[in-house]
Amino acid sequence: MLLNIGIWETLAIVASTLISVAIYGTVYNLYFHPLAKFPGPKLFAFAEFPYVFSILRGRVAYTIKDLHTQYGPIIRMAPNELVFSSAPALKDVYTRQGEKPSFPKDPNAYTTPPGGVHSILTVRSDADHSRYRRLLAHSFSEKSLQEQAPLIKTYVDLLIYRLHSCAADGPQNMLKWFNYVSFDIIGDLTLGESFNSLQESGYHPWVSFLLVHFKSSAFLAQARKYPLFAKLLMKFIPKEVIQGRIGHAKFAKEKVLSRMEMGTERPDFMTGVLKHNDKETGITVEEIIPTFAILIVAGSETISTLLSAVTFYLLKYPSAMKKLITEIRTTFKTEEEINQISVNSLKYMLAVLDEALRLLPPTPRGGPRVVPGDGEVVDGVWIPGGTIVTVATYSANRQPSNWADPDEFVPERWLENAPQKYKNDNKAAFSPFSLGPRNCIGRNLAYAEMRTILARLLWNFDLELDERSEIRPSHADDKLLKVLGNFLGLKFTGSSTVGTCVDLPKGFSDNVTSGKAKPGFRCTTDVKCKGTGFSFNEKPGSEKFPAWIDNKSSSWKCVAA
Ligand code: HEM
Repeated sequence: MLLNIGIWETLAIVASTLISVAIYGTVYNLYFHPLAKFPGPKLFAFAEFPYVFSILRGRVAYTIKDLHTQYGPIIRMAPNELVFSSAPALKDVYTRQGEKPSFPKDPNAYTTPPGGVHSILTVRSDADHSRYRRLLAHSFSEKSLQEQAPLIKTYVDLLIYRLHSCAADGPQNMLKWFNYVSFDIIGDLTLGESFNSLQESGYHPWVSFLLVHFKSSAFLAQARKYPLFAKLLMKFIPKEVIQGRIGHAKFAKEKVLSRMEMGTERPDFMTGVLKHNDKETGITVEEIIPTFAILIVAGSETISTLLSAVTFYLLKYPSAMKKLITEIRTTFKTEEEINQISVNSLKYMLAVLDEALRLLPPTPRGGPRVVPGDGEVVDGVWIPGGTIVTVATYSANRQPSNWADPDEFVPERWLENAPQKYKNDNKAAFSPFSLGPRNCIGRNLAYAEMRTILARLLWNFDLELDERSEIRPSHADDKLLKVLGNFLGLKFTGSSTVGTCVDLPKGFSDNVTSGKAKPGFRCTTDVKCKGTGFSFNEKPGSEKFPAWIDNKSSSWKCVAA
């Protein structure tokens, strides 16, 4: 009987079945789905694509914030997805509550890395995650942080030196400079070598890959939501996005393996891992590779985004800038005094950074999790098992229910003697580094880097905002800021030489002759460079002796003329 049906009848049956399924799905999602009672725009409740579209456009943080303001602290962003903005939700979703199971990461959002082995960020089970985290914790201890300080200083010195040399060239894109320094630091800490971005004033090809890689992760996460159409959707993913993802994985593997061969002499992340790894309880080489690849992504662009944000806000709020500059320039007598430990005494600086993290958190969307088992209570409401739940960082940080003047930059709210108006701010709603066992392992390192870079920047320069500057929630480029190259004569030049004299790095002496170095630069003897190393390309024969060289970094080059 079936065999007698013609092509048109078959098509009609298929079409009417599809339409019925679509109507049924729409009606079910809107009226009978277990999440039907939660508020939000109908369009978002009936299908995934409006949320997906918003994510791919990079607008999702704004959209969620606006929807929370309109509908309240819980919104339905997709048929099976809720997004929260309250402090209790943060605790419920991200921290482990006694014997209760934790909320696992949403596998669609945390895609398996290209090599097929999980990194610390994507690994599914709590037991496996603890294995990764325990081992990696050695590289992020207070002791390791202190050991890493000279290496970090090398790059901050270089950043300042480079900014001085280009300050007279007109407006600088500060996001780029912050990317250069943060990628150079993370390259050295993770792979044992710098990306040389500061020296070359440009991105290493791999860093360009990485910037594309962020997009590829977003695309893939969304394509996975439609398993039936995944292959078709992949065709819409730009070629460079796929290539970026593959390039990232390949380069990471090569570099991580060659760093492993260097052993345990360098004060970087790998030393901690190699020293403490154990066959039974540790992690395999296959697991180290994607984890170190993630460290590069997680520990670079986050910092540069925040530094860009804080610079922008300080320039938009001159009274805050003035207070911070005064704090920095009166706490320290010389630039040499500014280091990873001494910057901890800058109370207003910490308030400024936290306020920038509130207004422009580098991971604005928050991490999606799955409600375990039959269901759990989140923010006082029963949520069925299998629902995807997220606390949106950017939105939580800007809700009037959590903060007074939520969109204003008010560092004072973080001070002990905060003005009365801000005393009721709900600081428990603030979690730019997330909470619980899967929170940011690099939090202390991030604060150390951001404090040191900002203190050194504002010690050396007065800044002015370029009229083309604009800011977007994250992963933005083109935040153009002017760096005015004021040497702050009083503190940076003068008759006394700043800093202690140390030995020249081996090899450098081949390229220098005795001469007179300018004040402000440290050296064994007075020296004059006759080489054409990076810094001297611009000013051959310059008497300036870059301060960063005395840190004995292996990453600088000084080539004979
Ligand atoms: C301002 C700077 C930073 C911010 C705002 C930030 C924020 C975050 C957030 C929100 C998470 C949780 C992600 C999730 O649940 O999906 C996270 C995780 C992580 N971050 Fe950071 N991060 C920063 C800097 C760093 C640095 C400097 C490093 C290391 C060099 C780092 C390494 C990591 C790692 C490895 C994880 C995964 C931890 C785990 O799953 O156990 N982050 N970060």
